[in-house]
Amino acid sequence: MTLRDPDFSAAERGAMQSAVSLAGRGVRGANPLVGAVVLDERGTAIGSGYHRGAGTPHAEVDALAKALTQRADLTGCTLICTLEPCNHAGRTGPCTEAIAAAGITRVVYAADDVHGPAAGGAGWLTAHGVETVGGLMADESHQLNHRWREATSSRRPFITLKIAQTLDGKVAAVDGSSQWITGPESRNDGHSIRRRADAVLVGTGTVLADNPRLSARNPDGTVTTRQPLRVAMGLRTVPDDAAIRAGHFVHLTTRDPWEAGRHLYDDGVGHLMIEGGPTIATAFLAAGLVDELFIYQAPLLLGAGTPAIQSLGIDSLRDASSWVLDPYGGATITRYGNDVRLHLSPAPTAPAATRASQSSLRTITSSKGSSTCSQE
Ligand SMILES: Nc1nc(O)c(N)c(N[C@@H]2O[C@H](COP(=O)(O)O)[C@@H](O)[C@H]2O)n1
Repeated sequence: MTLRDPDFSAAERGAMQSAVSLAGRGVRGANPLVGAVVLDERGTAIGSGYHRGAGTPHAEVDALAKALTQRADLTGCTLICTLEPCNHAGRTGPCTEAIAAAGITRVVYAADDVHGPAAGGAGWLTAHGVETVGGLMADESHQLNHRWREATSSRRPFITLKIAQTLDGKVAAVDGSSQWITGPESRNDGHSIRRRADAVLVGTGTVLADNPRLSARNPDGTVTTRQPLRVAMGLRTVPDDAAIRAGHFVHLTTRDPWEAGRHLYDDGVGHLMIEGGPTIATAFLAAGLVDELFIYQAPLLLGAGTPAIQSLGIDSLRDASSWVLDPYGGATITRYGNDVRLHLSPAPTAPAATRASQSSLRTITSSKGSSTCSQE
């Protein structure tokens, strides 16, 4: 649908402000942050909601459910939402059909959806008699989801990097010991990210050094029902008895983060969590592919040891990789036991990621056999 610049009522503008701040209460990942508010004929909010992460109800459906507890028929009501209502059955059903079924008369949304399969909701609603206009606070909605939009437009997963380090930025001591730098509270929180990710990735060096399981576990140590795909990336062989093979596992025999991201996205991975080590973390950072960064800072000093990040090819402070504390999609600064977690996003002014080099054709192998990943 072509966006126009219609007049919006004061109630609609106020409700969109609320929807934007509600959106920030969600979590970042495969899906964008989205908020929604239902207004009645007088412009009074009778229901509001937000999206709580992939697989949970979309913001519009959450807000409709609340409004439908107030009255059975929403004819005459307006739905305000920060993203164009989705028009597809993904992990949940189409918002468009839920909106029409509830009787909503008018929809005001902020930004178009850039995810092809889900887009087109505005056109569908208009064709089904629901007055639908977009563009109200589109900039704010874009800012909320600028990395998700970039990832989705590039057909790669939204990427979360987790680093657990000492005060002086080390992830292992000189003798290689690294378990545990952070405490159990931090590690439990790390599992909450694994639980919502579609895949968890480490380098083959980490597989050989630490033999991680990469399973998502509850605080009591039991494994959760939904498990992420476990991914080893790199050219070294993954031993037959490696713990990572215990679940749904894939070995990406490449060192190119873009190639890995594209392959995983095509296999349905919308949210990728990277757990290291330093070579992999550095490769994704250098490629500009980290959308969200969690740093767990333990109150330890090592002086010497393995740095969390290797050279990024930056020689001057003015070229430093710049990050901002993220006030949306989870707490900005949180204490976990004796540790502190920082939640960061790339500074919005950072240059867009560019593909550094074209990679050659490589073979992608998995525990279920091997397949060829063709070059773009
Ligand atoms: N309009 C809208 N509201 C939300 O609350 C959303 N989370 C989305 N997400 C869009 O739908 C896609 C995911 O759909 P499923 O959750 O898998 O059903 C996502 O890629 C966005 O395009 N949209």
